[in-house]
Formats: sequence, C-alpha cells, structure tokens
Amino acid sequence: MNARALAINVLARVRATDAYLNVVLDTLLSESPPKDPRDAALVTELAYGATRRQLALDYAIARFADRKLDALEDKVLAGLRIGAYQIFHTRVPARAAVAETVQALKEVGLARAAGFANAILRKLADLPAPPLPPASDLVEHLSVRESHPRWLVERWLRQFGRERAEAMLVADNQSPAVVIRANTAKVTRDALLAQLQEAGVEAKATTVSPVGIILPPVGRVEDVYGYAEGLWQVQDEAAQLVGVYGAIPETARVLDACAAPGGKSCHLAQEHEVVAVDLHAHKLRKIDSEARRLGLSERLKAYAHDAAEPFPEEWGEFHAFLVDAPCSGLGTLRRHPELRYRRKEEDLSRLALLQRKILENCQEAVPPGGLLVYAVCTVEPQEAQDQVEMFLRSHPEWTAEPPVLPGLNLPMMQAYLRTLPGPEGFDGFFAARLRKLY
Ligand SMILES: C[S@@+](CC[C@H](N)C(=O)[O-])C[C@H]1O[C@@H](n2cnc3c(N)ncnc32)[C@H](O)[C@@H]1O
Repeated sequence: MNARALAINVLARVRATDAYLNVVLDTLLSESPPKDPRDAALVTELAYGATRRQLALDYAIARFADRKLDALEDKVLAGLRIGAYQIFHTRVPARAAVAETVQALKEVGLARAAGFANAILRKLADLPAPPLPPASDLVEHLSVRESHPRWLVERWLRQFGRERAEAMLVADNQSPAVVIRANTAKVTRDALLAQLQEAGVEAKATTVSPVGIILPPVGRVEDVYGYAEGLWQVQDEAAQLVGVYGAIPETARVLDACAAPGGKSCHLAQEHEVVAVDLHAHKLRKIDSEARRLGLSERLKAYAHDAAEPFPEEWGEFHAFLVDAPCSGLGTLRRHPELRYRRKEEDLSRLALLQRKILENCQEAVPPGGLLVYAVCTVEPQEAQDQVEMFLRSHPEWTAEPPVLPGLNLPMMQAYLRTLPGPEGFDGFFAARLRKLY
C-alpha cells in the first residue's frame, strides 16, 4: 500500500476508534511495512502533520465542501485532510498532492469519493495560503491558525499571557527532536556522546539535563548505536529533569506509583532499588522489557496495583515515592496531537480529584523524613502547583523542599520544577519535591 493510502487508513482508524495516533500508526506500519523506509517517514509525517493541523485544515476544507465534515465517511475526511496538509505544509507540488491523494482514496476503496475530493483539493490548491479567521478575533484566529480548541487558547492566554501562550501553541505543532537519557548504570553521558559521534551519529548534549543527548533525525531509533546494548533510553529532556530534580538519596528504596511505560522508573533504577506500579497490568510488559534491555531488571520489579489503594505490606518500606500522576497531558500535545481535540475542560477537575486520591494514599505510606516527588506532564495549575499547595495546606507534616544541585540550572517556579512548551524545546512538566517532616 502506498504511503498516502496508509496515512488515510491511520487517520480514519484513529477517528473511528478514538485510539492513540502513535499506537495506530505503529500497528498499521508493522501490519503493512512500506518497502522503502522513506515511505514510513512520509506516512508518519502526513499522519502527525494532518492531526496537528486538523482544525486549520478543516476550516479550509469546509469552505468548499457542500456538506458538514462530521457527516463525511472517516476515510474521505482523512483523505481531504492528508491532501490539504500536503498542499499547505509540505514541499510536494500542489498538483501532485491532489492527484496522489485522489489516487490513494481509490486505493483504499473509495473510488466513488474521488470526484468530490478532487474538486475540493483543486480549489484548495488554487489558494495562495490557508484561509484564516480575521486577527481581530484573537481567540478564534489562534485557535484555527494553530489548531487548538478555543477553550484551551482562552485558558492559556489568560494563564500565560499572549507571548508565551502563542509560543506554546506554535511549539505544539513542531516535531520534537529525539532525546535520549544515558543509562548511567553502564556509561556516562560524555562517554556515550563520544561513542555516538564516533559511530557517525551527530548527537549533541542537552543544555539542562546532565544525562541527556539530542539525536539528529534518525530512522528507527532501534538501529542507532547503543540501543541494543542498553546504553540509553528515549526520554524527553523535561521528563529527565523530573528524575534529576527529585534528587533522591542513593540509598533510598523507591516506589514509583504510576510507572508505565517506565521511563522514570528506569531512570531511578540506574541508582536505586525500584518497585514500579501501574494500574494496568498489560502496561507492565513495556517496563519489564525496557528494564531488561537496560540491564536494570535486578533493581526494578513491576506490579499491577491501584495507587489510590494501600500498597501490600509485603513490598516492604520505601524511603521515597514518585507519583507521576495520570493527568490531562496538555504539556505533551506535540507528541499526542489528537489529545487536544479530545480533552474537555471538565476533564481537569476529574483528573485533579484522581491525582489527589493517589497522592493521599501514597503520602500515608511515606515514613517520617521520607520524600515524595509529585509530577505531571501538564501545564494546568489545577493539576500542578494548585494541587500541591492544597495538599500542603491540609498536611502540616509535609513541606516543599527543592533540591540543592550545584552547577545545575533547572527551570524552576518557586520551589517547583516547571517547563513549558516553547522555543526551549521542552515538553510541559511540573514537579514538586515534598518532605514528610514527622
Ligand atoms: C503519566 S503516566 C506515567 C509515565 C511514567 N512515569 C514514565 O515516566 O514513563 C501515568 C500512568 O499512571 C497510570 N495510572 C492511572 N491511574 C492509576 C492508578 N489509579 N494507579 C496506578 N497507576 C495509574 C496510567 O496507566 C499511566 O501509565
């Protein structure tokens, strides 16, 4: 199947099943692997690009469609989005984009929609630029231009001001660089960097994380030097910073309460004995296989458990907890572009309640003098600093205790770690390091 037809199937399946884009993409690529690796890259770009730009593409398509887009078959709408994305956002010549997309629709069994799609895409190809609402309506303009729902644009403008909000919206539409974390149980960051460069990989050190390396655009990460040997793990720089900021003393046994897919558990296991917990048993396989690849299985054991319920006594005592809580994920929209259309403002209160329940259960299990690092990959205060401040107000036995890390310049907001999407290239993360005093 050609790349465009495959991309149409990916988008249609995501829409029909509400599944994650990255999961559907991986599944369809492994079911019908393109012969040429460049085709796999094209499918990925089209699927991610058309999802990131979906609102803007739909705004343009709707101008020329004689029916509501919601009423279109999944594959027809997917084809129109893929076609429009190529016209406005790639170097594919507009005429080729139209012809190839119409051909792809025929390939996925929609020859009957070819005329309809062809007419719309040809009109889009004649436009000098994608149409936009007037800039005088700032919220509507940004919502369409950067393809984020109105409620999110309004919220971010209110919370972060125009400059940062716009930078966040823009950053959500960029492809993130692949960042890896050196497995310091096996190799230092500097040694790994030198080895990668020697192997011909033009890698460079991250500027803030002391264990991170930025890879150049690569094909399959599994083919990059050191993967099979377990010398590194893929992890965004901001996610690495949660482990760094936690500064858990070396001798501490750690319970990671919300661990899958296991990036932070493996980071911790580079220095600590870790029990990794996740609600979903099927997600433990990924944690186990990564721990094995990294040579960390001895120090990391993974179990299924609800972190809002007391932990089994036979697991023993833990001196430190990581609560990387389930959250709205609004700091990672560049990686999960479909999430922005699915999340609703009401989700935030529901998630904050779940986070609070998990936090309450975990804090019970921390011994006096112990640490709890609370983290979320969102920029919403309700799930982040407000959540923590509320917790501290109702628990005088706890205090915020930022780490002392000479030589490191972590992005902080008062006592807390905070990164925002933007030109710095980070995902949006928040973390609070809390100490139980008595
Ligand atoms: C933000 S992710 C954790 C990411 C992970 N720490 C990492 O660095 O790779 C949150 C995880 O919490 C899990 N989860 C959700 N509700 C939970 C609960 N009640 N108890 C334990 N885990 C839960 C989800 O399955 C999800 O894997």
